[in-house]
Amino acid sequence: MQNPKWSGPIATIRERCRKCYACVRNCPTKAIGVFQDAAEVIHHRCIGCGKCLQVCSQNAKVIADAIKETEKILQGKQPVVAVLGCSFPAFFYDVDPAQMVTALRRIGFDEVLEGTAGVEMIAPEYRELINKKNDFPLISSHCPTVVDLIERHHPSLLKNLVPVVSPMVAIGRFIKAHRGKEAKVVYISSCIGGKFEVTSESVQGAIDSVLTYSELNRMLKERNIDPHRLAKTPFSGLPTSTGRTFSIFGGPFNNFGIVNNGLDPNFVATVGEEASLEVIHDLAAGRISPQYVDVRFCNGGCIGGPGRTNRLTSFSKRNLIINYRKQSIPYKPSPHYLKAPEDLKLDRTFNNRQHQLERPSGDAIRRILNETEKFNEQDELNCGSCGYATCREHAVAVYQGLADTRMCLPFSMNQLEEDRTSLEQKYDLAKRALDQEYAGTTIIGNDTRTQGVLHMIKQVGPTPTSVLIRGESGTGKELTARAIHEASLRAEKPLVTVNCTTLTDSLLESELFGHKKGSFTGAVKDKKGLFEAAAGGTIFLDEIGDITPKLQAELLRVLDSGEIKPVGSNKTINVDVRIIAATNKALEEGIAQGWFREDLFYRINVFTITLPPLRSRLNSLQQLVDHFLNLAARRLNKTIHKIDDNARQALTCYHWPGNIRELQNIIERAVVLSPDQVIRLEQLPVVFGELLRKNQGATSARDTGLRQQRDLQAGKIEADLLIHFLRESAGNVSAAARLANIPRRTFYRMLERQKIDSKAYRDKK
Ligand SMILES: Nc1ncnc2c1ncn2[C@@H]1O[C@H](COP(=O)(O)OP(=O)(O)OP(=O)(O)O)[C@@H](O)[C@H]1O
Repeated sequence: MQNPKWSGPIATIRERCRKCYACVRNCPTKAIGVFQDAAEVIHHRCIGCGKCLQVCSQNAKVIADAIKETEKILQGKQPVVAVLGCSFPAFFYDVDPAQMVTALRRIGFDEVLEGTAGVEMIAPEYRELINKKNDFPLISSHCPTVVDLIERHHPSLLKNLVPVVSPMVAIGRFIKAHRGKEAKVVYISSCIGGKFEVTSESVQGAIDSVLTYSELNRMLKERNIDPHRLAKTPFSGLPTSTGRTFSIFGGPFNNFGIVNNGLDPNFVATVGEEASLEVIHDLAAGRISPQYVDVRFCNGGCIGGPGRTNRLTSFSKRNLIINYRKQSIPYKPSPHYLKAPEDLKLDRTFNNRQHQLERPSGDAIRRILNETEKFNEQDELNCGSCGYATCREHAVAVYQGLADTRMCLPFSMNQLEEDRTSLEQKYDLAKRALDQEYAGTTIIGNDTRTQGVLHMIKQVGPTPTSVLIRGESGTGKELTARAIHEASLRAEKPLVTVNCTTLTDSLLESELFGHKKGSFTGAVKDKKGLFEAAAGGTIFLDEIGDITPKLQAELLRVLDSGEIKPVGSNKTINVDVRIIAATNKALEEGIAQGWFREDLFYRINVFTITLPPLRSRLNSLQQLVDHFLNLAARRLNKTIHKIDDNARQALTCYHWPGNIRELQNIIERAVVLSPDQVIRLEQLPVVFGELLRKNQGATSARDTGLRQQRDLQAGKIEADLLIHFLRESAGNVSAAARLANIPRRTFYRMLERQKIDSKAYRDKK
């Protein structure tokens, strides 16, 4: 087991906590704090109801193990007495009680008593106090969780608690009164509240260790003791009767002599968390004032304790207890229990253990709500995902150090989204920077159109004029923007690139112009915009055709005034920035259709450079191929000497629609795939091989005689068929040969003859 952190009987294994906050949500006294990302029990608020143990799917909450301490007691010289709690027949129902006695004796206990005897000891005290008719309601104190609830959270009801010990403490005191203080008592039940109870000063010393039924089972297992196979041994205490039904609903009334058909408001009995909390709240508020209230926190009474071993329903457990009542159980009381002790005291006191946490002021709550992006009532979703019923309760818990702002799911999701967007932006910038580092700003191309572009860059570069770069995707718009910046007098200052398509309208506005803290959801601090970051340099607005009319108006204002206004601020800031914009959209159509402002268009369209698509500069293809080959080799740290003639020729057979990045990517892929220092046809996508073959076929048909033409066509048909079979068998040569109905070796030979690489067809079926 990983490190449980013990501060009380329930501990947390921090490593297992997955931050679902089920324990925070379900803890009736909000005794769970989230510290450094793990939900832990705050002992001084905990009432030991065990709810957190039940709801934690990761078993991150564990009960303090009493096995070690019990083993230590058993190894000592003193006699050790085991007491089986009143609910045991509902948990060990398939074992004869007398066999359980033998099993416990095998473990090393000297005597085994029934906890029921404790009930019968306290019953007369309860009867007397209840019949006294006090002028305030009496609240039962036999459930340790209820005592803790009152001591830690409702101290105004301390005086109402019946000042009598629980059956567990009563029998502990009884045993010690008869056997001497040195005797040790181990109490076994499904109640983990008992583990808390024994540490309380006013009952200390009665019980030396509290085991749960699960722990007892583990001890039996470790010793290979199977109670079913054992002989029967009688209990050593005094025979019991009425106390046997104490653990179920109605049991205490029966024992305390209260007869109530449910209609007498003077006597109230409840079991279960919800009813217990309700009745305590009503009593604390003075809404009800019965004569006696019997409260037990667990569902169904003591048979519903969290330290249980089986999953029977409360009803079937109730039945088992009722049947046990009538069962004849063997007793052979030890002689020391037959004499009445003189000093058996069953009274106890209660203490105020409330730790008042400071309540935050309204301002402090608002501040915390703002931190989690709640600026008005609509923002307070009260979704409960943090474990608190309302956002305000969560804010109070944050103030009191019990909770963390990150527990708010909508806030955390927003933060993540913001971080993702900002990381994407950073990644984009870093990638572009990397690309620049490798690509430089060299614009390659000896064709007339590229030369024309270079000439324009040279002319406009050194001027302050705004430039609009137009062209299809991947035709070098950004490259051109960099070249203009480098040819300008601002080359030493930053060039800031903004991809207008990746950001939402409001984010783009704040990215460009910055924002003030609190100006919108997520603006947790002041932020400088990209315009300020580009001060003295150039800002490149890529895909300007994608910005909304609102931002177009803002941009126009900046271009006209040279001033920016951060979102949420009423002050303007002067910026000296040159604007270069790019688009692959027909902005004129945008003006006609109303999605692009005409005035902005004319403001940015002072000087336009239109980039030709690759198909219009095929004269520069080989030059670009060499350039990209060098870049890729450098980037991938590979030595590539050349691209062979077949591959080079195949590249010219493609129609290259427009995007230069397509060529660049194909070359980079080939460099990755190349096993040696040469790029061959096999390293190009399959289509290039086919194009080359078609092209060569056409050329051959023109240049050769009939016989050669026939051979060429036959070869082409053979190649097409081989490719067909390879495709059908996803590149698996044996399967392709089978499909073609020829031997595998022959298929291989044909592939070799046709220079076809079977690997290229893998998974391309
Ligand atoms: N003439 C050229 N010489 C060298 N490299 C070029 C040339 N044109 C484009 N490239 C390269 O092609 C790739 C795409 O260019 P760039 O990113 O500038 O195009 P773009 O038009 O801005 O693309 P998009 O429309 O997708 O934003 C880059 O790696 C760039 O270096």
